[in-house]
This record gives sequence, structure tokens and C-alpha cells, in this order.
Amino acid sequence: MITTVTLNPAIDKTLILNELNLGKVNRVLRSRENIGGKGINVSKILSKLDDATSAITILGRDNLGYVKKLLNKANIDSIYYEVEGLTRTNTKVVDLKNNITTDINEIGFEIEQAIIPDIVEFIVSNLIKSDFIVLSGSLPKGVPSDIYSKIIENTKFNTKFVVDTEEEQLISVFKNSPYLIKPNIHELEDALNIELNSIEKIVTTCLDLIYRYGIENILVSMGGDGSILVSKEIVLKAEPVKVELRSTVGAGDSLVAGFIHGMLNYNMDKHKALKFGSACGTLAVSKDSIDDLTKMDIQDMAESIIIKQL
Ligand SMILES: Nc1ncnc2c1ncn2[C@@H]1O[C@H](COP(=O)(O)OP(=O)(O)O)[C@@H](O)[C@H]1O
Ligand SMILES: O=P(O)(O)OC[C@H]1O[C@](O)(COP(=O)(O)O)[C@@H](O)[C@@H]1O
Repeated sequence: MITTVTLNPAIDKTLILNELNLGKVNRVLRSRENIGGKGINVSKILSKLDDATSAITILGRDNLGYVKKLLNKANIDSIYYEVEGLTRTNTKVVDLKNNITTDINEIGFEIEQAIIPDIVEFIVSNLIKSDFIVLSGSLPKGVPSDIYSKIIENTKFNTKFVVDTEEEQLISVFKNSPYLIKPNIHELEDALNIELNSIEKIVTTCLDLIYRYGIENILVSMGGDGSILVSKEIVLKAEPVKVELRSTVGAGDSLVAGFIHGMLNYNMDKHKALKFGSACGTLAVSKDSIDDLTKMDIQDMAESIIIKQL
């Protein structure tokens, strides 16, 4: 069982254009709306891979009916806490000519300070015994940056925490020694305020965090350059696969989902887990939306992923 927590979900509105011309009138070739947000995306991929998963989230009252419809379409078990306002819409502009996706993420609803303890209580009390708990994404306005840390501290059973976030909320979970963090390289550079300009620097920086804070694994994703998994016992690099790029939205979430699926289904074999994770990330960028991934495509792609031990 994998439970995901998404405090700032979104309607992902994808606009596919031949080419994006700034300051001009742009015509959309096709568009779609899917439920998104980092933890929800992880649950969507896990569910495609037939893993039991449940998503805990917060939804705005003002567009609740529509968002629930999108959640139902995604076919995942979900539990939500209702707040005033709208669930945000994140616009993703895909420029087919230049193979570039531009993400315009809204801030989302603002949460009143007074209900923060209630939200933490809601999440913790709805966490059922899980192999992994994934805490993912940005925080809505008004939510303190240590909320992920609070959720970890209040969880009443032993589990493996996976955290995929940035800035202060990433730094604040270091002390909780999560099982896995998955920053992309820019998020890690920004959080630590350093430049990571070589593989060696990435590995030594991650090992330092691992020894200092007891984090078990750090998976640094590097977009078109693949990813690096660092742990005390092994350092692995997933080589990138060249694919025709569509939308890069959800690539990181797919990597996280595939990695967890691999760990659970292949006896915690990190090599196989990284292979599966990279297969999900690679396929994600070759589709208009991660909703188009299938289990069979993922399994086929996994065959093409090369993992090197560093
Ligand atoms: N341009 C690309 N070409 C091939 N694979 C990609 C590309 N961008 C992302 N991926 C795959 O998706 C994974 C996660 O991508 P990344 O962009 O680093 O995550 P995030 O969405 O968190 O920023 C990468 O490790 C890689 O496997
Ligand atoms: O919470 P944030 O950081 O604003 O991110 C939310 C956005 O990230 C996504 O979860 C995609 O994330 P990744 O591309 O990092 O995998 C979108 O579905 C969503 O619009």
C-alpha cells in the first residue's frame, strides 16, 4: 500500500501549440484538463501499475464538483479535506516545434492559520498502514513550511517516507531522516545554495546529507540527463534515453512512482527500482499527459534503460 499526500493539487490544463510566440496571438492545436499535483500523479502511475494506492489531498469548495469529476476519471482512491476557494489551475504550454514545455503554476487557495492543526490531524488520522507514504509538492499559501515534518512526526506507525518538494519544506524534513528525497538538480542547488556542476559534486553533496541527517536515499533527477540515486551502500546512475519530447509535466512524479513500484515488487532491489522509475519518467516526457502511460509501455521501456554503478 502506498499513500500519497498532496496539499496543493491542481487542475493541469495542457495547451498544445505548434509553436509558442510570446506577445502574439497563439492558436491551440488541442487541449486537455487532468487532475494533477505531485502526490496525485504518483498515485495515478502506481494505480496503472496495479499497486494499491490512496491519495490524501485538499480541495477547494468553489470548483469541487469539477475537480471530483477529474479525480474520478483518474481512477484513484482519494480522501480530501475541503477548504474555501478554488483548487488552482496550472497551465502547461507545450511548444511542439521547440520541444519545450512551459509550466505556469498558480498559487492556489489560501489556508487560514486556525485550521492548520485540523489539517494535520485530518491527514495523520487518515493515513492507513502503508509501505510508503509520499509527501509531495508545493504548499498552499498560509501553510507553514514544516508541515511535512509535522506529518512525519505524528504518524503512528513505522513506514518509509518519500518527500518530493523544494525550498524550506524540503530542508525542514532533513532532520526527520526520510527514506527517500527526490529533488531535481535545480531544487537541490537552490535548497543548499550551491552549484552542482559535476557528477562527483552531486554524489559527495548527497552523501554528506545522508551521513549528516540519516536520510537513506537521495534520487536526484536531471531531466534529459537522467538521474542519480545515492545511498550509503550504492550509487547508481540511470542513463537518459533519447525520445521525441512531448510534455515534461509529471516526469519527476513518474520517476518517483516507478521507483517505489520497483522497490515494492522487486524485493527492494534499487537497481531494478531505478530502471522502472526511469522508464516511467522517460515515457512521461514522450506523451501529451502521464494519463496516457500504460503498464505494458512502461515494462517495455524498462528494457531500454541502462543503469550504471558509480
Ligand atoms: N528531456 C528528457 N529526455 C528524456 N528523459 C527525460 C527528459 N526529461 C525528463 N526525463 C526523464 O524523467 C525523469 C525526471 O525528470 P525531471 O525533469 O528531472 O523531473 P522533475 O519533473 O521533478 O523536474 C528524468 O530522470 C528522466 O528519466
Ligand atoms: O506543487 P507544485 O510544485 O506547484 O507542482 C504542481 C505541478 O507539478 C506536477 O505535479 C508535475 O510535477 P513534475 O513535473 O515535477 O513531475 C503537476 O501535475 C502540477 O501542476
